[in-house]
Amino acid sequence: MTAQISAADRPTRQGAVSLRGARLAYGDRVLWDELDLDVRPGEFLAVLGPNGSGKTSLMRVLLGLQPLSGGTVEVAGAPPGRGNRRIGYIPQQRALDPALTLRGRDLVGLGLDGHRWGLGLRGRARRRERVAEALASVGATEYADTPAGLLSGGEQQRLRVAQALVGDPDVLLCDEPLLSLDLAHQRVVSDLIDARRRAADTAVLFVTHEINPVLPLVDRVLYLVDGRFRVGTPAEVMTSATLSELYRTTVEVVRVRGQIHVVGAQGVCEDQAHHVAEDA
Ligand SMILES: Nc1ncnc2c1ncn2[C@@H]1O[C@H](COP(=O)(O)OP(=O)(O)OP(=O)(O)O)[C@@H](O)[C@H]1O
Repeated sequence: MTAQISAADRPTRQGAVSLRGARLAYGDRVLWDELDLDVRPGEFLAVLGPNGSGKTSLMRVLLGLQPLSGGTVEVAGAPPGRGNRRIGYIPQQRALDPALTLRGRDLVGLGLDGHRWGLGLRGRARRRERVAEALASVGATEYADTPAGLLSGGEQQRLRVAQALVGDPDVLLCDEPLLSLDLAHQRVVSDLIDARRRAADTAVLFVTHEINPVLPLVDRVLYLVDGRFRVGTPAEVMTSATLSELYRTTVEVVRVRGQIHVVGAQGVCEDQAHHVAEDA
C-alpha cells in the first residue's frame, strides 16, 4: 500500500524526516512497506496505531537503532545514527529507579553529550547555561539538584523533555510522552513541545494512542495497522471509512465537542480503536 500523500503536499524544502519506499520486517512479519513520508520542519506528525503496529520500531529506525529492511531514511538531511546530533528523543514514561542518585541537572546534561563546545572554562560555562535554560523551560529548576529517582513521574518526564530539547534538535521524536501523566502535566509537556516547534521549526513525530490531548497541534497523522497505513490530515485519516478500511472491520469515528472518538463494532467508545479491531 502506498502513502496517501498528494503531489501538492510534497514539501519543496528538504524534509526534516524523509522515508522512501521504507520497509521494516521482522522475519515474515512486515510492519510496514513502501512507506514514503516527508515530515516538514515545524510539522507535527502524530503516529497512531494499535499495539504492535510498529510505532516504536519507526522511532528506532529514525534513531538509527534499527536498520530498515528496504528503502531509505534520512533525518535532518543525514542518515540516522550515532553521529546525527540533530535528533531529540523523549522515550516512553517509565519510573526511574528510586535508587538513582543522578541529579535532574545531570540527566538533562546527558542531552548535550557529543556537542563540542570545548572542554575549556568557556565551554563548560556555556554547557551549564544551556542546561539551566532547559531546566527553566520545563519548570524544573527547583528540583534540579534532587536525585532524579526520588522525583514524581511528572517531574521525571519534564526532565526527559528538557534532556531532549537541550541539544537544540531539528527533529523531536516522542514515544508516548504523555503516558501516565495527569492532565495538567500532559498540558505542560505538550505545550512545551509545541512551543519548541514553533520557535525553532523543529519537526515533531509524536507516537500516541490518544490523539485528543494533542489534536489541536496535529498537522498530519500516520496511522499504522497490521502492515497497512495512511498518512494525511486528521480530517482525512480519522474518518469511519478510512479507519474501517485500515482495521478491516466496521469502525465509526464520532466527533464530540472537538474530540475524536473511535467507536467499534461492539459499541466500545474510546480512543484506542485497536482494542475494538482486535476484539472484532
Ligand atoms: N527486534 C525485534 N525483533 C523481532 N520482533 C520485534 C523486534 N522489535 C519489535 N518487534 C515486534 O514488532 C512488533 C512492533 O513492535 P513495536 O514496539 O514497534 O510496536 P508499537 O506499535 O510501538 O506497539 P505498542 O503500542 O504496544 O508500544 C511487535 O509485535 C514486536 O513484538
